[in-house]
Amino acid sequence: MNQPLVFIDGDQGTTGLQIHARLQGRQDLRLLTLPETERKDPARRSEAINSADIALLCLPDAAARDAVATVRNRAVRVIDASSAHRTTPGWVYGLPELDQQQAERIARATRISNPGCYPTGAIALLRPLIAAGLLPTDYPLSIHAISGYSGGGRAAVERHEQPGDSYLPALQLYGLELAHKHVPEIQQHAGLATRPVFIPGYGHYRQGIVLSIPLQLRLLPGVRAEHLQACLEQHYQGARHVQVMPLHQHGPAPTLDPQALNDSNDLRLALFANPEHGQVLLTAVFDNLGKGASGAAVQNLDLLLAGLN
Ligand SMILES: NC(=O)C1=CN([C@@H]2O[C@H](COP(=O)(O)OP(=O)(O)OC[C@H]3O[C@@H](n4cnc5c(N)ncnc54)[C@H](OP(=O)(O)O)[C@@H]3O)[C@@H](O)[C@H]2O)C=CC1
Ligand SMILES: CC(=O)N[C@@H](CCC(=O)OP(=O)(O)O)C(=O)O
Repeated sequence: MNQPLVFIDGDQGTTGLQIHARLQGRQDLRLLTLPETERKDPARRSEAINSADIALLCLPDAAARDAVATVRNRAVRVIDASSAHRTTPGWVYGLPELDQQQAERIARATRISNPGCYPTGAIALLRPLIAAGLLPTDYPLSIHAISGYSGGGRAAVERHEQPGDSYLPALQLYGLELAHKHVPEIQQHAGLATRPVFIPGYGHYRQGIVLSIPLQLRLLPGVRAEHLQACLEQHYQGARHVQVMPLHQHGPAPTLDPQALNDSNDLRLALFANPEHGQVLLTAVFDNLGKGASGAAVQNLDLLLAGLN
């Protein structure tokens, strides 16, 4: 198909703007853009969605559900960046590195749910270890992550970037009800039988996530840090957007900068171990707006386009 038509619903939001920027100058597709006066008009949006080959939804969950309900044209393929469909049967989870077949499943799918930013890091670390039997599905996991404030969308960006001197903390933990909307997604796609504890936080910087998951080796009989490392290295061998750093278990460890991969579509996994104490820390660094949202959406779009041509 020559130059498929792509519509970004929500193209003035944090995720939509970044997808737009990433697609600028592409000759292999055409972008359909609604004027400012029409971008929230349900009838015009529905028309645009139904005329597109691929619709990218960069909307709040409720608006994304409404948008999907307006699809009449069965040929339209949808990539939803919201969390509305991440555990919905019939939707393909848009993490191509999930397993050997996932990129192929995405390329053939009509409904793709882009992963959440935090789940991207957690699932990338946990899924291969659980699939290999190195981590039991009922391991009592805690997942901790700090994101730049753009994770909170346009409203959070405006709050953090408003001129003046209103107080904003350098770091704030939230989701302390222990009921964050990303937990079911992490549990399902990581393959966990037991609900993990998930503690997110926002830092007073724009974008970039550092996520960490501690493990106690005494709860994993026969497993050493080297086994976990080898498993991740093998799983991500040849993956273009995932780097597995060398295992660190002796001497002073480097620090992790959540902003290290900003503006890329890359995900960096690193394991830190202390053999004396029998402890391991699984870590992931990535851009919440890159591999955590817009970069991932463009990666999935490219898989669809490759399937169309
Ligand atoms: N920010 C992040 O790090 C990530 C976000 N996501 C998900 O992507 C989705 C978009 O998030 P994000 O870009 O951060 O959010 P933003 O709030 O920055 O953007 C949402 C956009 O949708 C528009 N919008 C809201 N309601 C409607 C509607 N009824 N019809 C048409 N347009 C509408 C908004 O317009 P207006 O501002 O004028 O209301 C805005 O342009 C969310 O579901 C979020 O969970 C996923 C991964 C990471
Ligand atoms: C808006 C929102 O819920 N932001 C999430 C973080 C960003 C993100 O993970 O976005 P998704 O939820 O789409 O994955 C939060 O506040 O925890």
